[in-house]
Amino acid sequence: MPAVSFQGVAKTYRGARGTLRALDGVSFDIEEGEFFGLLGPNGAGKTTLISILAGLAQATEGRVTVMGHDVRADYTSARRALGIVPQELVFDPFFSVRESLRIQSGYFGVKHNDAWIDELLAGLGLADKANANMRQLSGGMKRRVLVAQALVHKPPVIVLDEPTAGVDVELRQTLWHFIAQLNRQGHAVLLTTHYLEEAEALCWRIAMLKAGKVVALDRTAKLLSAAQGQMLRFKTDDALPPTLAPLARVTGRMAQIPTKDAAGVETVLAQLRQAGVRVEDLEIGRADLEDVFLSIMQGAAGPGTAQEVAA
Ligand SMILES: Nc1ncnc2c1ncn2[C@@H]1O[C@H](COP(=O)(O)OP(=O)(O)OP(=O)(O)O)[C@@H](O)[C@H]1O
Repeated sequence: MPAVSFQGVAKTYRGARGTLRALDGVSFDIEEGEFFGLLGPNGAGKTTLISILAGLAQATEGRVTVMGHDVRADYTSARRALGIVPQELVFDPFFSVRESLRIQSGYFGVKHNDAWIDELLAGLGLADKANANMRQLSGGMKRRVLVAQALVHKPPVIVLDEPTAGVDVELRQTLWHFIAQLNRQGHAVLLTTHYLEEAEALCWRIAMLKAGKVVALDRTAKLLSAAQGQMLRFKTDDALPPTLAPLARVTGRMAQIPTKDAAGVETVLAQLRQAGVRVEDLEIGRADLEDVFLSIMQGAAGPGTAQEVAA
């Protein structure tokens, strides 16, 4: 039985200016104990899919199950199998950290779980804040409490919706260390993130959404192996020649150009030289998940096919 199953999920929003198909026939399973990444640009439909999973929104078509429980027909059992860490910082200012975790446990009908609450507090670096009032905590500490709240009932499936947006390095490390430990103990994890290096480091499999459709779904290693090329990175103040400009990813002075192999690297360098482009801090590196992601999102040939410079 998969931990989570999305079967032909579609969602249409109807508004004053017509209808928007935010999800269009999304189907995939997350296996028990799997660490799964859901990636996609802004507006791809990730939050909509997670809202449907959480029972906060209804699919227009299709079916979603959590540990075999239909999220609509069997909402309570499905919700109980999920630990959802929300994006926003929502908290009750009147309680201490420990109280808020006890109250949250009560919502799930869980009693006598103080040992687990202590484990959560220790694992998330909150042990010395157990009796602090929620409103006294910094934003990062509140976020840790939200993670703990999502896990009070030891759910088999943990959903993290952009958990590290605006979070400092220390909290990221604490969070990933703890989540990885839970994953080793058998909890499935569904992660959405815009930090592709996190997805590359943590996820076994990755689905990429674009405009409501799954455009890639594979083992992370397999997706990465599709990006066999070399990536040329350099800084320049000059405009790139028309032969290279459409292939380049430019961020300020930094340009990155994918190439197929060493001969491709030489071709690019020759074209830069010919065009009189002055290059600084040149590096040649392996293509990474970001390159795979961008080439898929730009609609390059097939999933995982990096754009190449003609040699
Ligand atoms: N309640 C709503 N009513 C109408 N349209 C909506 C609603 N919620 C989302 N949308 C639209 O559905 C599409 C998918 O949005 P969604 O928030 O799921 O994307 P996302 O992948 O989570 O994006 P982000 O990375 O920015 O969080 C977008 O075009 C969005 O504008």
